[in-house]
Amino acid sequence: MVKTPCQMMIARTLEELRAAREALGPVGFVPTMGALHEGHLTLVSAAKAAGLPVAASIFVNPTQFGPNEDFARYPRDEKGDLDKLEAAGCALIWLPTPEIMYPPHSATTITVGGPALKWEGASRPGHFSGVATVVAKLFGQVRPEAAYFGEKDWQQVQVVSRMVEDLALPVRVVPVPIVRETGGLALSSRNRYLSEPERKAAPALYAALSHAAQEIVAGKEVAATLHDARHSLSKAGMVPDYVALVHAHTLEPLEGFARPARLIAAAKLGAVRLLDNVPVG
Ligand SMILES: Nc1ncnc2c1ncn2[C@@H]1O[C@H](COP(=O)(O)OP(=O)(O)OP(=O)(O)O)[C@@H](O)[C@H]1O
Ligand SMILES: CC(C)(CO)[C@@H](O)C(=O)[O-]
Ligand code: BAL
Repeated sequence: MVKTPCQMMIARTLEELRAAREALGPVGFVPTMGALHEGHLTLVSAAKAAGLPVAASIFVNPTQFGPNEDFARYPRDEKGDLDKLEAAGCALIWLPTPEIMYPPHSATTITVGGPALKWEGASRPGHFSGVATVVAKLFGQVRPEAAYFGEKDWQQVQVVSRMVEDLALPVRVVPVPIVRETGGLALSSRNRYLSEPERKAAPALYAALSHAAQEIVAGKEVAATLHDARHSLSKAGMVPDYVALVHAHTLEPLEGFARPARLIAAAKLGAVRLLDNVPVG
């Protein structure tokens, strides 16, 4: 195992991880796919604020990517990521290989229903099964007290929370608010694929959702509001996938405003699939 001058431990094998975990005691955990930005670092800050040493993982999980998605070209920057995690005060970094996560004899995957079925689940078949399976394995390996997930992936937080409750996993799931650029664009590793004109257009997603949330709270009809939001995304040059008012935890669509509600959306801008959501009321 490697110890950096600030004593951040880097584990690349299960044996190294086990030794590091024994040395640390209870930890807060931040699972990531790397290419880190301030959104990820806010998860580390939230975990640190809870007073436990922070473990983070970097693993670009193949099973959550569809066959035509960007697994091969997903941004990877291990050195840059380790520097950022060390500066953020992480105690342990878990860097498993695909062979560790998915040995040839492995034969178990997690099937997810409920909040996983619609929206991202419908547009990316198999995605949430891949997420749930890798997150369950990471929880089993790292055995954290608490795990921190960004609200940017709102549906993911609900899917993981449901899994933790359904399987009685001994971990607390902590959602962390979205970090945005000044114009409102939610930070995302894939934003680096946006061209300059696309970057200028991208804040229209958050603007449309924020406007729609206000209109719904003010009593405007939901269907008309969602229609208008899709229209503004199209006008900004995006191809909307879905814009929906949903129950914040079950992700079931709501025809009228009822708490707890969330407005969620995904839209393609050039080659990039943008994801965002806002609270309603
Ligand atoms: N802007 C953000 N604010 C808060 N949390 C975030 C933000 N961006 C990512 N996260 C969270 O960081 C964790 C790791 O996400 P991931 O490594 O997939 O990064 P990402 O930026 O979401 O990348 P992608 O481009 O794949 O969506 C997830 O819990 C995710 O929700
Ligand atoms: C939770 C996660 C690290 C599982 O691969 C991933 O879905 C992500 O980065 O949001
Ligand atoms: N943060 C979400 C990971 C994914 O898009 O696969």
